[in-house]
Amino acid sequence: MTTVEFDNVTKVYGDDTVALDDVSVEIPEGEFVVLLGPSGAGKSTFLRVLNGLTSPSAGSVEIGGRAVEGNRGEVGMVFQEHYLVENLSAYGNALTGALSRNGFLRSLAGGHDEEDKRAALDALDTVGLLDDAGQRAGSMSGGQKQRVGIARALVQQPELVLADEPVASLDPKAARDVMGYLKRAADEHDLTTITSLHQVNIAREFGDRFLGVKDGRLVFDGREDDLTMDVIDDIYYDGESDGETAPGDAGDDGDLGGATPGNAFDQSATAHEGGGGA
Ligand SMILES: Nc1ncnc2c1ncn2[C@@H]1O[C@H](COP(=O)(O)OP(=O)(O)OP(=O)(O)O)[C@@H](O)[C@H]1O
Repeated sequence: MTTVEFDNVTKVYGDDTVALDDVSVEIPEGEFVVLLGPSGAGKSTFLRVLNGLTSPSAGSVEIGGRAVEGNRGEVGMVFQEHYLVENLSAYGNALTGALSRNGFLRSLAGGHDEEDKRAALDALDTVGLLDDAGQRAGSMSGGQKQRVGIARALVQQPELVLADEPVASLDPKAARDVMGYLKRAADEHDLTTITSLHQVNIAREFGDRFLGVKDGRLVFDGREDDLTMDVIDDIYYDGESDGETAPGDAGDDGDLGGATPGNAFDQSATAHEGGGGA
């Protein structure tokens, strides 16, 4: 577990693309935080300054009281495109999470010790894939692959897990499953977690806290009860919803992640509407 602190963070790409605009926020240990916001709002950039993939143009970012400088081993990443080695088993992929702890060469030389192997099996157990440990990643479903991606991040023994749209390409049921496992991983391993999500209703099920980002600015910071229709409307539509389907991708099973903000929480009225999850 670790704390995260943004202190007046601004990130400008090139001459004038302001991806983060004077963002200040403190995230205590163990919190499960969901970043919400329209495409281009700055969510990925928020995560990228945390994992050292890019640096702030101004302000400071700290993890556990230390400034972020380059990629840090205690930060585990879960990607939308999971980046698994398709020809390796789920177990083999999970084991690659030890690379950042052991070093690439030792791992290439087959230098995984018992602790790594145990960690890989434990992590697969956490994501419900212990029985499928020997299955080739390439033959797994999208949801299973994403769960292997979570297991791989756990084997890294991180204190902070960052997930960038981890369920964006999954159908609503698989998306919920994967989010459930991400939450379970956070609970079992005492992890601080920050994930971006497009599906508001799935976010509401799993988040402890929600940060709304728009045009690089932090426009909302609150709990589930505070995340009202008006707030969603404001984050995604400037309070001027036109009734078109958004945000995210609505499911066809009653998932309302893609419902209009006006009906986003009225499940009975809008169940089975929407365009079918990706
Ligand atoms: N490497 C880059 N170079 C230049 N501009 C960038 C770069 N990365 C992001 N941007 C711009 O910064 C802004 C914020 O992008 P970012 O990817 O952080 O948003 P996002 O909320 O994650 O969007 P999405 O949900 O579409 O992934 C956008 O205007 C984007 O075009």
